[in-house]
Amino acid sequence: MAHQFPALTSEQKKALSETARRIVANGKGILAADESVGTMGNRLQRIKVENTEENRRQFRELLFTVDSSVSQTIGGVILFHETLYQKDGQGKLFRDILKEKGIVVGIKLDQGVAPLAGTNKETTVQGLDGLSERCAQYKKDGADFGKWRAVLKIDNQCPSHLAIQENANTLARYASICQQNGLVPIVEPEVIPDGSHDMEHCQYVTEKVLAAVYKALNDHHVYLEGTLLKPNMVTAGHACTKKYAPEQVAMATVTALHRTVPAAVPGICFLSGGMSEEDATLNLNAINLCPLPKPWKLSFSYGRALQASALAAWGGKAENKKATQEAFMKRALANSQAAKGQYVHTGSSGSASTQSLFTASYTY
Ligand SMILES: O=P(O)(O)OC[C@@]1(O)O[C@H](CO)[C@@H](O)[C@@H]1O
Repeated sequence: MAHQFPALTSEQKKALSETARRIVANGKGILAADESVGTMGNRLQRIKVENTEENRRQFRELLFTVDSSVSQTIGGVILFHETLYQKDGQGKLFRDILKEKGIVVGIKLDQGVAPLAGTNKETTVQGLDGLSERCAQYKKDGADFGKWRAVLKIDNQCPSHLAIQENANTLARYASICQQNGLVPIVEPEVIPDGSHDMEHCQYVTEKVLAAVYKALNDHHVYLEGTLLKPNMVTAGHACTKKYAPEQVAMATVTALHRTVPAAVPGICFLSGGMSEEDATLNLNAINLCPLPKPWKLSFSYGRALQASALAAWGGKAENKKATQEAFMKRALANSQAAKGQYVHTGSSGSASTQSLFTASYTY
């Protein structure tokens, strides 16, 4: 069956696949600094800093103005709408600061979740209305990739067939709209770690979810070479009493990906999902050392696991600039090494890096 109505020109495909590859080249990953105002409020509350636009701007200025050597470890930064238009203390747009470092600018495109009636509190994602116009504007304003996070949970009757299908289809529709507007879509179907299920159950569910996502992406004629996947690692639920070593997490995760994600996808950038900074790095390292075929780059798109020690070091005080930036650079370098399977745990991690960053029902 020939494809009579091509979705993208060869020039559009080339640009999308080059951007996707650039983001994950040579052990680079993504800094997910796209927390919505509410989510950022939770982060700031932990360090007793008020959730004002200026405080959010100040913290992000510290992350984006680190030494330009950061571009050897970070290939892309995801921004929230507000941040795309914010400037540093000298009046320079954050997005220009990032681009000058050779970092690709991304934008959060989903608008949070809404309930799926008749399910056990499952959700779909909002934001498709007007998405094409928003993508076109963001592209003009310097963004080259987008992010859309769907949330699936493991619980009694969950994830339901409806939640899996609805979220897969919505992710595919978003991905198609992104590509039509020249943005590489990051496809994020997160199976959240709430619950007491074991790792094997998480693997079963993750495989079902990813299989549905790739069927939907194919149905929507999404060009896989111009996409990135942002999945959860396969782990036990947060309340599971059985503990698993990074090598076990790695084997379960790569097995699930190997069974469901086409080799055409250039990169898989994991979310950190409430793991401590150190666990997120150790697991990523083990994933890259896993002795199974790995046709994609396996890297990171961490929010909490790249920012927790930096936030703790900052504490809302300008005089902590150096410590904040050092803490961030340390995690960026560790994760970049892990993305190449070269991270060596020295045992000298600060206390913030080993603390669990789990938040119950982390839906938005
Ligand atoms: O799980 P993490 O690594 O902290 O964050 C993953 C993430 O998708 O979830 C957050 C909430 O939408 C985003 O800020 C971030 O991009």
